[in-house]
Amino acid sequence: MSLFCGTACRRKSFLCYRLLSTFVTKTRYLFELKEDDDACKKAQQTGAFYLFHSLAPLLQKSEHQYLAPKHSLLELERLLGKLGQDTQRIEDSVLIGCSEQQEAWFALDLGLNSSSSINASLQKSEMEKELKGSFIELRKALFQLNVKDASLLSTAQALLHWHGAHQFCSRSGQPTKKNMAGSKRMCPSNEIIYYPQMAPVVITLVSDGTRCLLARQSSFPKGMYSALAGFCDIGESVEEAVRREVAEEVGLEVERLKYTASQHWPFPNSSLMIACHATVKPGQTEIQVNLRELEAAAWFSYDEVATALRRNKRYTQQQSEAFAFWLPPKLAIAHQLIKEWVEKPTCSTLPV
Ligand SMILES: NC(=O)c1ccc[n+]([C@@H]2O[C@H](COP(=O)([O-])OP(=O)(O)OC[C@H]3O[C@@H](n4cnc5c(N)ncnc54)[C@H](O)[C@@H]3O)[C@@H](O)[C@H]2O)c1
Ligand SMILES: [Mg+2]
Repeated sequence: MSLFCGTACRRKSFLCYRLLSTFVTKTRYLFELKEDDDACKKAQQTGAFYLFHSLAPLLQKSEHQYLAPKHSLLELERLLGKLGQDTQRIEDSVLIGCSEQQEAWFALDLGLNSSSSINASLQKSEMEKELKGSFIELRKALFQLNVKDASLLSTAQALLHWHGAHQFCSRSGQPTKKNMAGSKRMCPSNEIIYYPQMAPVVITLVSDGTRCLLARQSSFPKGMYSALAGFCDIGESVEEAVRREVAEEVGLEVERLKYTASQHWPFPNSSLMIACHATVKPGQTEIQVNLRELEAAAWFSYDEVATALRRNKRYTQQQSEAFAFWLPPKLAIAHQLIKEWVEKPTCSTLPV
C-alpha cells in the first residue's frame, strides 16, 4: 500500500491517513528546522547527536554488526566539559533527520577544526575511551550496519564532508557561515548562498536478452564485478548519459533502457546513483573494453549471476575475495540492480 494512496483503498483509509499524517508532520518539522535557526537550536535541547571524528562515525561493535550510538545534548556537553572543550562547538553540528516523535537527529564532527572553538583538536583515543566505541571509516563499516543507520550515517558523513570543503566563498574568498541546521552556507559579504550538492551518476545493467554485462575497475576489491557506472556530463539527460557511458566503457550501443531505482552514495563525494536496466541489439554484443576506465568486462549467464548472488549472502567481503567472481554487497544499488535482473526476466527484454 502506498503512503500516498487516495480513494483506491477506502477500507484502510484510517491507516492511510495516519501514515500520511506522520510522514507529512515529520517532513514539515524538518523543513521548519532548516529554515528557522531558533527552532533548530531549540530542537537540539531534546535532540540526539551522532558523533564523528574526521568523518569517521562513532560505532560500537555488537557480534557481527556495528551499532551507531546517539548522545543527548547533556551527555555531549558533559563529554566536552570533561575533555576541557568549548561547548560552543555543538553549533557546528548538522541536522540529519528526526524520529516520528520529532526527536531531531544531528551529526557533529569532533575531529575537524572548529570555527567556534579555540582548542579544536580533541584527542581521538581519549574520546573513544569516554564514549565506549571507536571511530571507524564509513566505507569499512557501511555493510555491517542496519539499513536505517547506514542511510543516516551516509547522509551525515556527506553533509559534514560538504561543509568541510565549503568553508570559503568562491567569489569573495571570505569565510562562509552555515545556518543552524547546516542545510546551507552563506557568504556574509555578498549574500551568495551555497547548498549541499550531489553529482548525478548513472549505473546501468546491460543485458543481451540472456546474459548481463558486468565489469571491474582495478580499484575494486579482488574478484568483484559490478554494473557499469559513470558521472553524468553537464547538459546530459539520464538517457544520454547511459548511452554515452555504455559506448565509452564497453563499445556497445544501447537499444532500450528503463529507470528502476536511485540511491545516495557518499563515496568519495556525494553522488545520486540513478539505476537503469538496458538492452543492446541482438547480434551486437562484442565487448571492446576501454582500458582507461575498466580493467575487465564480460557477459555473465543467468546461472553464474544467480550463484554469485547466493554466495554473497553467505560470505563477508574478505571471504568473497577468495572467489574469482563476486558481486557488490546488498546495500549497494549495483547489487539491487543485479538481483532484480535475476528475479525479473522482463529486465532482459525491455518493451519498446
Ligand atoms: N552504489 C553503488 O552500487 C555503486 C556502484 C558503482 C559505482 N558507484 C559510484 O559511482 C561513481 C562513478 O563511477 P565511475 O568511477 O565508474 O565513474 P566514471 O566512469 O564517470 O569514471 C570516473 C572518472 O570520471 C571523471 N569525472 C567526471 N565527472 C566527475 C565528478 N563529478 N566527480 C568525480 N569524477 C568525475 C573523473 O575523471 C573520474 O576519474 C563512483 O564514485 C562510485 O563510487 C556506486
Ligand atoms: Mg565508470
